[in-house]
Amino acid sequence: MRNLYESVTKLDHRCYDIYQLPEDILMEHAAYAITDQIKERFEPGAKVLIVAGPGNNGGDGVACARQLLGEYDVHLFMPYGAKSSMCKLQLERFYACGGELSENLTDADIVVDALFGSGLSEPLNEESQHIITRLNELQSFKIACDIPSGIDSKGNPLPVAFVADLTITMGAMKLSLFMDLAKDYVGKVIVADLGISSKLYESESDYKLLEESDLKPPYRTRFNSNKGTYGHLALIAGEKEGAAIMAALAALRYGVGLVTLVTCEKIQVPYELMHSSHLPPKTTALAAGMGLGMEYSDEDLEEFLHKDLPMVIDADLFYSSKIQEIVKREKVVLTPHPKEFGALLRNLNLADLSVEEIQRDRIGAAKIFTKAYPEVVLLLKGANPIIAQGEQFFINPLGTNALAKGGSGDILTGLIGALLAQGYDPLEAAIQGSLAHAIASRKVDKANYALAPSDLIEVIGKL
Ligand SMILES: NC(=O)C1=CN([C@@H]2O[C@H](COP(=O)(O)OP(=O)(O)OC[C@H]3O[C@@H](n4cnc5c(N)ncnc54)[C@H](OP(=O)(O)O)[C@@H]3O)[C@@H](O)[C@H]2O)[C@@H](O)CC1
Ligand SMILES: [K+]
Repeated sequence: MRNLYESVTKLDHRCYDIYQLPEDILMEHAAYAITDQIKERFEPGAKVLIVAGPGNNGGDGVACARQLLGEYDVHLFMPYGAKSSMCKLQLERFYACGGELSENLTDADIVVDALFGSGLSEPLNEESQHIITRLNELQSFKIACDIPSGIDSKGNPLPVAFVADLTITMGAMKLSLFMDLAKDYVGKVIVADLGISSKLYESESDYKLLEESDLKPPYRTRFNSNKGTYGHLALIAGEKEGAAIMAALAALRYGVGLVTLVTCEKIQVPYELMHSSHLPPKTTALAAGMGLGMEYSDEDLEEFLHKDLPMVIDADLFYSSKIQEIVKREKVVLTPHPKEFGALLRNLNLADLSVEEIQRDRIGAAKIFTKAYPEVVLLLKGANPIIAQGEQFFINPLGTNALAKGGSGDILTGLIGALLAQGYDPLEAAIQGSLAHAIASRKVDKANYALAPSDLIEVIGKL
């Protein structure tokens, strides 16, 4: 797990004030992190186009150009000249080392985008949009300095942005790089240390980035155990019972001892699942909402939901008035996608946001809910799901586009339900369920368009 920051300005100031490391030293390290990647990936003589803006992001780019001079074929393009004092100083050094500015954008083996970083303050003008569009058309290896130019502090392209293969972000990971709308722009993201280890540079943060090493599958350690040791998950199956069946199969695969589908009508279920019209007395957790439809009256639901069990709630229940009671309980995980989250916020009279508004500020939208219901765990689905409780936010960047398919969400509900039933705390169940889901999608040995829910369930057994 790594810290994420909305802004690193405070961290930079700690460097100047406490560690006596001036901007110049930080910038030299920032630039060297880019130089280092170029040297690692390309032989001397390769052609490098560096597009540098007028501020300190541009300063990083100009310093990198100077570091490469003499060894690489360097082309430095500065459409707005140098404005910040550090950028001007770097340009003087570049000239002093014999560098010359390029008049035009040119094709190259490597493109470094150092046009705008954290100082992007307004939508890009036409000229900047034109430059970025032109850079995106080049068939080069593309490196973004700190943040792909055009991505704002909430992770939105304004309205276009540089599409990087690699983003080298300075000092620490930024939240904006892991928002859904930034996912198609950042490429691989690595952090550059700025002359000091991340342990000293970083301070505590409420925002965390999940990593593959955070996954802890529910491996069994007790030898003297029976199915009851591993919990009993009940899933409420509704109109579209296939959704609950997929969730149930995923839950069974992820370690829960017993799984029961609770249904109004007798339905055909796979032989490994149990089936009942009532909530089994020894249920240790509940999953409800997926495929529920209109089959149940509020009284029916009351019978299933009245017990104070740990529960994971999905899909149709976000539109039901029942949710107003559920969010007042403890040990609840909600897993809406953005459209359902909009409905949930409206249902709870918290906000009236469109899907676009939620996606443009996912953290802000999640905060509206977590401030009102700080005990409930929210998993806001998306390209990079956000898991939030109270003031803590976790982002899972590991999912792939293979998961964009009907049934994926039901499997996630099943995984979280399985962990709740096995006694995981709701926040840990949501984090671990989301990690297992995302990592499994990477391990399915199929083209990314071909993943079926059954593939995912299969791989979940091999994490
Ligand atoms: N602090 C440190 O210690 C370290 C900082 N580092 C680096 O500094 C970067 C931040 O630098 P920064 O604050 O100078 O901002 P930056 O992104 O260069 O942009 C500002 C310039 O762009 C302009 N501009 C803005 N929007 C615009 C628009 N839409 N269209 C056109 N112009 C626009 C804006 O103009 P102005 O608003 O002033 O008129 C100003 O001239 C950070 O991302 C990292 O790379 C590293 O070296 C590590 C150490
Ligand atoms: K940039």
